[in-house]
Amino acid sequence: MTIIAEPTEEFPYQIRSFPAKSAADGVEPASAKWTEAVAFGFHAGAPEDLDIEKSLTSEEKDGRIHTGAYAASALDGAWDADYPVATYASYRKTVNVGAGKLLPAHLISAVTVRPTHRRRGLLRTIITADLRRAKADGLAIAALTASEATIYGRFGFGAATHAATIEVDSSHGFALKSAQPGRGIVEIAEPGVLRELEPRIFNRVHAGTFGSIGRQDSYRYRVSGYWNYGKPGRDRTVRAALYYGQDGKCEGYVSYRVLETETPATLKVIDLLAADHAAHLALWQFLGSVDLVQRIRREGVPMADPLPWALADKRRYQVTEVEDHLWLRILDTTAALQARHYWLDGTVTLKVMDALGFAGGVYRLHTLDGVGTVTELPASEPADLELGAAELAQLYLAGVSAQTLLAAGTVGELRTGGAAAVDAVFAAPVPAHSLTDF
Ligand SMILES: CC(=O)SCCNC(=O)CCNC(=O)[C@H](O)C(C)(C)COP(=O)(O)OP(=O)(O)OC[C@H]1O[C@@H](n2cnc3c(N)ncnc32)[C@H](O)[C@@H]1OP(=O)(O)O
Repeated sequence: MTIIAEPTEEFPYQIRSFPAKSAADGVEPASAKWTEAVAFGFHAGAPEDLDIEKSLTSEEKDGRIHTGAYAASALDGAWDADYPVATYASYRKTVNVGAGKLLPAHLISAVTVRPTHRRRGLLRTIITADLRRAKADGLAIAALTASEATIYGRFGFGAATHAATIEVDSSHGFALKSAQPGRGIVEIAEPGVLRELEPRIFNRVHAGTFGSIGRQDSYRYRVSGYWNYGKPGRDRTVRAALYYGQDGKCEGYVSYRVLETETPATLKVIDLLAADHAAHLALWQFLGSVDLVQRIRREGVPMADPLPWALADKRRYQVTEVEDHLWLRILDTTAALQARHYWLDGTVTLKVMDALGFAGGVYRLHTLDGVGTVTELPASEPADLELGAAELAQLYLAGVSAQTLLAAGTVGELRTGGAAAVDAVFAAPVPAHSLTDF
C-alpha cells in the first residue's frame, strides 16, 4: 500500500493506493468496499461477492492500481470509514500512434467522488498526484474516457478521438454492393469462444488501427456475455458469429443481442472486430441477413466507417450520435511527438502552455519519412502556434485540425499560416479510432 496524502485540517482525508488483487479465500474487504464505492458512484447496483471477485481477478491481470480517499471517521449507521469517499484506478496499456507504433500509456478509470464529499478538491488531488507519478515513471501520455466533457480539460486532457452511434435499417434484410465471392464465411458460434478469440483478434486490430488503445482483460468476458460489471452470471441473450478467412482461420467476429422489446425489433451489436476489410464486410453481410429484426444499432463506430459506402442503399445508414471517445493528456511533449508516426514531411514549432507543468515549452518538430524529431528550444524562440496542453492532446492524433481550433479561438497563431503549417505535418489519412471503453 502507498500513502499518497495524509489528512490535514483543511483536507481531512487519507489517500492510499493498493494493487487490485483477488483473494484465494474470498474477497479482501478493502477491495470489496472500494468496488462497492465505484458501483455507487456510477449508479450501478450493489455488487455481489462473485461480481467483485471476477472484477478483481481481471483487474489484477491488468495490473490495476486502486486509489481511495478515506475520511478519518464515519457517522454511526453510515458507511464505515473503510469505504472510500473517492475512488480512482490506473493501469498501463499501449496506444497506436500510427503505422503500428504502440506507445505505452497511463490509463485512468473508475473516478468517483461521493456526493457528500464533492467539490472539495478530491479529484484534483488524486489525479495530479497520479499524473506526476506516471510522468516520473517515464510515461509520455495518459488516457481516459470521460463521463462528461467538462471535467478533464482543466487537467490538460483533450478529446483525441470521436466515435459514432449508427443505425442501419435492416427491414427485409440489406445487401452490400459487392457480393464478394470467395471472401470467407460466417458461422454461428457459442459466445464463450470469444473469451479466447477476443484478445487474439483485438491485438491484430489494435496494431492496425491508428488511435486504438489497449483493452482491459474484462473485455473478453463482456463481449461473450460470460460476465459483466453488475452481472456476474452468464447473459444468455448474447449471440456470436465468427468470420473464417479463406484459410479457415477465424479473423473476425460479431457479438450481439436482439432487443425484441424495442420497436422496431433491434439487433444491438455488442462488439465487432475484423482483422481486415473482407471480415468487416462479411460480418455486416451476415447482420443484414438476420431475420425478424428491422434495425441494427452499433455504438463506437469509426468516423470514417466504410459501411455506408458498401451498402447497396446508402440511406439505410443513419448516424444517430457522435461523441468524443478517447481523451489524452500529454505528459512528455518531446517523447509523445517523437513516438507518433507522420504521413507528411515538414517542420513546425509549437509553444505549449501547461498549468500542471508537464508538457509546457517551445518544441520544434521536424518530420521526415514518418519519423518525428523534436528539439526543445528556449522560451524566447519564435513559434507557429501557441496552445494549451488540452489542445495539444486534441491535435496529437489529428482528431481536429489546428485551423478548426484557431477558428474556435482555443489556439493562437504566432505567425500567419501557423495553424495550416501544423495541419500540414499532423494530418492523417483516416481519423484516429479507439475500440475500447474503460
Ligand atoms: C475516467 C472516468 O472515470 S470518468 C467518470 C467521472 N466520474 C463521474 O462522472 C461520477 C460522478 N461524478 C463524480 O464522482 C465527481 O463529481 C467528479 C469525480 C467528477 C468530480 O469530483 P470532485 O472531487 O468534486 O472534483 P474536485 O473537487 O477535485 O474538482 C476539481 C475541479 O473540477 C470541477 N469539476 C468537478 N466535476 C465537474 C463536473 N462534473 N463538471 C464540471 N466541472 C467539474 C470542479 O468545479 C473543480 O474546478 P476548479 O478546480 O476549477 O475549481
